[in-house]
Amino acid sequence: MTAAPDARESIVSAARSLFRRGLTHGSTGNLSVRIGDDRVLVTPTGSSLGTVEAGDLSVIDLRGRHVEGPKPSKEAFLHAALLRARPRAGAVVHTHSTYAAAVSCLDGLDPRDALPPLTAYFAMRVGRLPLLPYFAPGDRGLERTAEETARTHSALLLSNHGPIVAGASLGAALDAIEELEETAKLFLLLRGLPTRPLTPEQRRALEPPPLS
Ligand SMILES: O=C(CO)COP(=O)(O)O
Ligand SMILES: [Zn+2]
Repeated sequence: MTAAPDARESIVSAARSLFRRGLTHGSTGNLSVRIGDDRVLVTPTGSSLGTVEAGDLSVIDLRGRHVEGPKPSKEAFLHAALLRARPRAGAVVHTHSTYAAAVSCLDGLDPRDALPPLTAYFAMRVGRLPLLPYFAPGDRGLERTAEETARTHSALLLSNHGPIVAGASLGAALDAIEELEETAKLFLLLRGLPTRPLTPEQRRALEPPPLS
């Protein structure tokens, strides 16, 4: 398929950037970009984001059904769920980035607010981060909860797995997932130390509107 060449190139360059900086490893992580009313370009299953090529990408519809190209990511249904829930979102990024994945394994997190607003950029780019229950990768049992939660949150943390983030553009989704990863790192660095997160007022003043 030759449609959406720019979207193909932007997925490949984002994939390379994530892989090069160690934000994805092995064949983990997947990316998608909305390319039409009911069409989404997504990375294929089992691919390394370090080597996936523009011609290797899959096309799905907004129900997560395979339309064209190689077999899509097993998380394509989740990408579609976030894009359905957030009509203004143009892209979704999922990683198993180390610090966010580590936080996703911690006991005792608040499932409605898994990371505190340690910095202004976390409040601005991520907002509130809900923790979704554990499901095996590719298990569609997560679809309904993910779609419902994504109506009011652009970033979700999957228990014992990693983050998935929707953004207005692929650049915005990357920006947010990188901010999430850095905040997870700060959170783990600061564990056990007296910490002063943003106040509720400081947080509210920075948080993005729910459907942005
Ligand atoms: O991150 C992954 C599973 O959660 C990778 O799966 P895919 O290779 O099917 O995209
Ligand atoms: Zn995954």
